[in-house]
Amino acid sequence: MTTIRLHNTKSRKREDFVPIDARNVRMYLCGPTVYDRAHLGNARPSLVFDVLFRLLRQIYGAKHVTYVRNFTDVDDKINARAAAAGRAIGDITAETIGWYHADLDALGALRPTHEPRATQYIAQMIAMITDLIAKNHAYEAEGHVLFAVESYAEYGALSGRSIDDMIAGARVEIAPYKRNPMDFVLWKPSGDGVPGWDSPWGYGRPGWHIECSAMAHDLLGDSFDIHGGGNDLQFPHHENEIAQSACAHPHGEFARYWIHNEMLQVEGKKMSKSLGNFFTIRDLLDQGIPGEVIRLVMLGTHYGKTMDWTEARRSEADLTLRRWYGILHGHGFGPDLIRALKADGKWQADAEFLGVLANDLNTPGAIARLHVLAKGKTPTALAGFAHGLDMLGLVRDWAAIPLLDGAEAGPDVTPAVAARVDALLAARAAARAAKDWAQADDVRDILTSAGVQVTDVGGQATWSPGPDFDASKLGGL
Ligand SMILES: Nc1ncnc2c1ncn2[C@@H]1O[C@H](COP(=O)(O)OP(=O)(O)OP(=O)(O)O)[C@@H](O)[C@H]1O
Ligand SMILES: [Zn+2]
Repeated sequence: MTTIRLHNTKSRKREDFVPIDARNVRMYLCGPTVYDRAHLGNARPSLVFDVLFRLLRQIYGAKHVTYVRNFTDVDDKINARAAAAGRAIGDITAETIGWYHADLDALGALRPTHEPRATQYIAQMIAMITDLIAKNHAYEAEGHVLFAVESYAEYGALSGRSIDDMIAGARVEIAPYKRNPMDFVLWKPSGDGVPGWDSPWGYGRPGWHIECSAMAHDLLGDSFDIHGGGNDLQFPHHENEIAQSACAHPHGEFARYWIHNEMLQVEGKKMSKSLGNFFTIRDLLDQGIPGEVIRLVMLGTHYGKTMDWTEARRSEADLTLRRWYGILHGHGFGPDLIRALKADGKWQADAEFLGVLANDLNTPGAIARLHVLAKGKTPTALAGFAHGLDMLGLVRDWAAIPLLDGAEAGPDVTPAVAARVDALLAARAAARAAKDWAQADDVRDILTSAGVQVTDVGGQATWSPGPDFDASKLGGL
């Protein structure tokens, strides 16, 4: 069985992924606050988790993976939007959820197993807050309930900061009723025209952080495997989720692996609604850019690195897809055949492709591997794509795509070149086994000078042509 390795923010290390229960692998992703169309940055965590979801399903079986992504449908930004538009809050949230589904469907993201809405879990939030007060981790003050950060010794462990550092570095809301400036709101009072629910602390509404803790607990239990989101959520949101959940359920572990994606940027700055430097997924789709092109661009950078959307990347992804479709078409694969094969579950992921992807979701490495398969004109192996990154199934009208025959773009890897690289890697492995380090270094130098990128996956070397790939430097051809 392929072992997945993940960079765990909690340990700051890449670790082997070992599920708590291989028959029920569980993960939670913080979903959108629903008051506006998702921008392209917002798509990134959902696409990264889609790849992880598909990989887990491939390895553990589709029935054995539970993926929860919530909708935050109670929030002051939603109230403000509804008030400004003179519309009902429920209309705004329902419309935005519909948009989110349509946009992410167009990008080929599978729907999660559960998509809880915060407003449907108010009872669980009230129960959790009551429990936190009873255990002296929270207190009531002036109609608010606050979490007492000093009651949890490990507060700050995820982001590696002390409470004093946080106070110095964060824009914390100073309020007279807080015992410590870092104490955060679990419940707050609601006035007229703002959504609210009856509670032991009066009519009010939950704070944002408690929503995720309560929904994750209800659907995934005291301990589950993976929790994620953009790295802008690491502090304070995830730090606060951990504090609430660890204190309410001290015998559980909450989440074992924390995965954070880096930001999609515009000219060096995070794409965000508040900076106004954003464009939506729908803007791109409306410009006629196919969802699978957007998907390929987004997966072309490892999730742990910042990235930009550029026109050059768009056109390169477009060319790549047309070339791959051209190769499949040339071998008699059509959209119906692809769909039928997928439905039968007959597509076998190429083991090397899966190995690269399992190495901390190395999507650029997996894409490079597909370039090799495409150049080798091995359509059945190329179809391994469907399991890991799944885009081919998105095509609606194949006949309308101007197909390329495979010669126009991409690194120059012929079967003979691939065989030569494989032979060099075998020679390097043999030299290492014989402790002939000089020979092993010589072979490595040849590979480096030819621009071959070698990755070791579970002791097994895999390779892909790097950006400066030059087959003529490989010798022996
Ligand atoms: N530029 C970005 N790149 C990658 N992920 C992002 C980016 N902006 C937001 N996210 C992620 O999108 C998800 C949804 O977040 P949410 O709906 O709360 O966005 P938001 O905070 O309203 O957006 P913004 O930050 O633009 O105001 C979160 O996991 C968040 O980390
Ligand atoms: Zn959350």
